[in-house]
Amino acid sequence: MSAQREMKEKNPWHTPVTIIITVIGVIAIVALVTVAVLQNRPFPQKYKYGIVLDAGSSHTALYIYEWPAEKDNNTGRVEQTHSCKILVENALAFCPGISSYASAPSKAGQSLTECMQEAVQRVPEKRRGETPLYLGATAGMRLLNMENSAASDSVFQSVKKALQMFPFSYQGARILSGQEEGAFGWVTVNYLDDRLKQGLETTGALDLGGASTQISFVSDNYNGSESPSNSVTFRLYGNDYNLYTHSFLCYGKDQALRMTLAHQSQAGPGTVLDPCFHPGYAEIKNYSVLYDSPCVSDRKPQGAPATFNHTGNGNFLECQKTIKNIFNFTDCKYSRCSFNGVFQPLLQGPFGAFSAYYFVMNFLNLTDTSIPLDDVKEKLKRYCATPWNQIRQRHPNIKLKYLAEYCFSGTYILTLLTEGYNFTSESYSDIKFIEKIKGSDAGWTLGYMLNLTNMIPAEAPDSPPLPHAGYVSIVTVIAVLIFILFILSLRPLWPSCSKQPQIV
Ligand SMILES: O=c1[nH]cnc2c1ncn2[C@@H]1O[C@H](COP(=O)(O)OP(=O)(O)O)[C@@H](O)[C@H]1O
Ligand SMILES: [Ca+2]
Repeated sequence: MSAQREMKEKNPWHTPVTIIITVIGVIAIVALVTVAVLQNRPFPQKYKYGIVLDAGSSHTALYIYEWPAEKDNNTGRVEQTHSCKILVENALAFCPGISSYASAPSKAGQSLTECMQEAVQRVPEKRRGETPLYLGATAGMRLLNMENSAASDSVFQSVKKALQMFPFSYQGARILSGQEEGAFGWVTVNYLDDRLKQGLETTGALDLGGASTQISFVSDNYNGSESPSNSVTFRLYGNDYNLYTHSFLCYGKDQALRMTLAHQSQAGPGTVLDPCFHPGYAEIKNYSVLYDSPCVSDRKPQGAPATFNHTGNGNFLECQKTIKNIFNFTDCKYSRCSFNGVFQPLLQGPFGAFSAYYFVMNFLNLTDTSIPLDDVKEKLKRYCATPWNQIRQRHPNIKLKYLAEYCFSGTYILTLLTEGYNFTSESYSDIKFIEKIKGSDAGWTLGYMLNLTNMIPAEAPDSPPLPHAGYVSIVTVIAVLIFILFILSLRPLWPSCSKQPQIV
């Protein structure tokens, strides 16, 4: 019995202090590991939302964006989760833009109801009140405002009244300037490509609408002084950008078609034989409709009847010649110009071309810009020369208005890019025709919302040197090591084999 007592006294493992230290050590390690596991357990993500209505000249579309609630300030995190195109009741065609409601403004607001109701369903109830809602109108409303500002005001009244009925945080409806439209399109493309936060070389933005078209890019040899009205400066994530941007009002594809047709109709009343439409195409059109736009400076030909015969003869080269008439290449008071006396610095790619650029080139199977420009022209030449009835048979499900205009639109795009903006056979391959980037539509809406919600900081956000999980793991490992060292430091007190008492 006395030997056993002696053994207990000599073996430090059996001293109460050692036992307490060991138990506390084990509890501490278990607690640390538990904290590490709990902290890093995936938890249900909470999102915030933002809604932007793009009131374009040809139609209105609604976009819903979402981002993780706790990371408002990080790039690459805002994504488009839903889009809704405003449709005409019981028709498959897209509804015209809000500017077409000039004579019945109350209907402009009503037309938004369906998409807005969809948005209510898409945004969780408890987030609705804090979800910002913006409406931005572009060139269609710019033209209406120039032509009839009272009508434009009534359309906005109607739209505002309708939007305020919904349970979102309404932030206003307004006309964007051409400069804003171009610059925000550029922000969208570069934000979605993660180029801003990383300070990478940026992508230029080419946006083709129905009533205006925008070109925006950063050029190393441009500091903004030559034509200040074309310059927009941004400081984003600690980087300075000096952006060149220009919006050509009336050079969207619908107004460009109107100008081209008006120019051709000047040749004489009656019939327009149009090289930009397929052979066999024939429609009776109204002069008053054709000339009903501030973009068309020509007047109805003297002594002409109310209507004219619009017929096609499908000739790409002739079409290109006709289109060139709507550009002025002669006057330029700057070191270099695109057209109509507008300054443009040396092109610097790459470029993303979206909206109607994409719709048209995608339909024509011409989005691959690695195909030499001459081959692209050759394909378009063949397409334009194809008889109208064959085109209709091949594409029974495409809206006839679009189908009839693809030859013109394709030719206009190539003319605008090469003659207007001075893209060459080499630099043509710097262009990418894009619809979406990582699931979000390319366009001005996302950039507009990011700007108005201050979601892109001017300075790069400070981030901790280690991510949270790494921090917890390192703390745990260090704690375990300290504990082991402590145990080892008790080693001199450990019982040695030679001193093992003999139990008799
Ligand atoms: O599927 C399509 N095929 C051809 N063109 C399209 C398609 N969807 C939209 N578009 C065209 O894209 C253009 C969009 O312009 P938008 O309405 O944004 O005008 P804006 O930007 O000048 O105000 C219009 O010319 C419209 O006809
Ligand atoms: Ca547009």
